[in-house]
Formats: sequence, structure tokens, C-alpha cells
Amino acid sequence: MSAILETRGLTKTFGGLTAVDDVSFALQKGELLAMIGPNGAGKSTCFNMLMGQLPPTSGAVYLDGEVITGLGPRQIWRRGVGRTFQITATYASMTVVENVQMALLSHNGEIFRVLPFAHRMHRDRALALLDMVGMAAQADRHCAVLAYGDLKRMELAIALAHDPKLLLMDEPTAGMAPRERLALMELTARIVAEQGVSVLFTEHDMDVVFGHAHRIMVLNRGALIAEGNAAEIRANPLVQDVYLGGGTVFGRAEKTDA
Ligand SMILES: Nc1ncnc2c1ncn2[C@@H]1O[C@H](COP(=O)(O)OP(=O)(O)OP(=O)(O)O)[C@@H](O)[C@H]1O
Repeated sequence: MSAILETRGLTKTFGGLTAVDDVSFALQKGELLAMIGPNGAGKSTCFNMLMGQLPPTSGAVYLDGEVITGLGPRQIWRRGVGRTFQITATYASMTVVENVQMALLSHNGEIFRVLPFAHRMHRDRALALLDMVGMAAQADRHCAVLAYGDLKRMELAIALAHDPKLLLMDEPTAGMAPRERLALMELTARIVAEQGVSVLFTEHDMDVVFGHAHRIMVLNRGALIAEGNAAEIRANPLVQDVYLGGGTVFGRAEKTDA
């Protein structure tokens, strides 16, 4: 395996606060890597630096071995990094398939050139992507009437329309019911396995993390304090300390495994 994404000494300070503190990690190709940590640990700040929304104070980010530190979000996106957000952003007035078609048009740089014919373009590819996320049957429904879990699946299809080699998912299951969360992560794991996309995600639901991540990193107060597989992370005394009374957090996940 080789690294698709790597950070070295990534650091972000806001005034006197070090939100991300000298974080170095590597995400291997085809890996589903989770970044966890309590509120304020620095996960979103880290994501924002990876995606070019925030310049690091120091340190470097490499995509497929090339430095991308300092590039803007659009340049990084063009290099094959997709992102899903905590709050889903879609065109509510369009149908499901039209939203994915728009993403395909944007990916191909065709948006303005072909707007009058947009509804006809890339429909087959859009339907194939919707099929991949289990949404083909809802293709012609309007987004405004979709259940939240379905919107999240559509958002995944939109992210995949850009054919990303790396997908950054910031709390992909936020706002979902527990069973829906596991289903979305199961779907993500399947896409990782079948499409060869690499994924880095942040998540508060430990069942989701321990159920599906290949590897887990733990941030606390900006610093990377542990890294390993589910068993190693559960057994790590530092991690248990961070998740005070950690019995609650990790206990739930253990029950799922049993
Ligand atoms: N733009 C900013 N200006 C000042 N401080 C910030 C800014 N963004 C984040 N912070 C601070 O940096 C720290 C890390 O925040 P961040 O949002 O990255 O944590 P997080 O792990 O994503 O938290 P959560 O799980 O609650 O989303 C926090 O103390 C936060 O208050």
C-alpha cells in the first residue's frame, strides 16, 4: 500500500490557541480511516486544512506524494479530493437525478455551456451513481421531500460524480438515526472496497467508527494521541482517559460486536 494522503507536522493556531498541534499521519490507498476525538479536539480544523479552506500555520499536506499545502479548495477538489459536509447542500428544487447530473456537468466543466440541455445530459451515469448508493428508485423525486438519510446517500452520489480518489467526510452521519448511520457507513465501506476510493472521516458515533473503520486516529486538544485498529484503540489507556468514563462510549460499541 502507498499513501494517498499524508500530513507532516500539521499545525493551526488561532491567537493563543493551538487547535491542531503537530499532526502527522498517512492515509493508505483503499483505506477507510476514522479521525475521532471529543468536541473541540481539532477534527474540523484539520479537515479544513486538508481541503484548502484554512491555511496551516505550519506543516505540510501531500496528496499522492505531491505537496498541496497552500492550494485553495477548488484546486484541491480538481486534484481528486471530494468532500461531504455535516450539513447537506443540495438543490431542493431539483430532482435527485438532476442534482447528480449537475455534479457531473460541473465535473466536466460544462455547466454554463450546456445549461439549456442540462436535464438530458449524463442521465445514465447519474442513474448508475444513484444505483450505487441505493437511490435509483428515487431518482425522479424532488429533493425537498427526501428523508434525511436519503439526502445523505444522494450527497454521496454527488461526491462520487467527481470521481474522487480521496473522499473527506466530516461527520457524515450527523443528524441521522442510529440504524441509518450504520447503513450509511456500511455503504461507504462497500464503495471503498468496490471503487477503490480512499476515505477519511470524522465521527462521534463510536458504533459507526468501530464497526467500519479500517484504522482509527484519536485527536485530543489538537494532538494525535493514538492510532491503531479498533481493538488497539479500545485498549489504549490514553484514549480511555480522554473519553472520561469511557466505559459508556466504548461499551456501546462492544455490545454491537458481540
Ligand atoms: N475560526 C476559529 N477561530 C478561533 N478558534 C477556532 C476556530 N475554529 C476552531 N476554533 C477552536 O479550535 C478548537 C478545535 O475546533 P474544531 O472545530 O476543529 O474541533 P472538532 O474536533 O471539530 O470539534 P467538534 O467535534 O465539536 O466539531 C476549538 O477549541 C475551537 O473553539
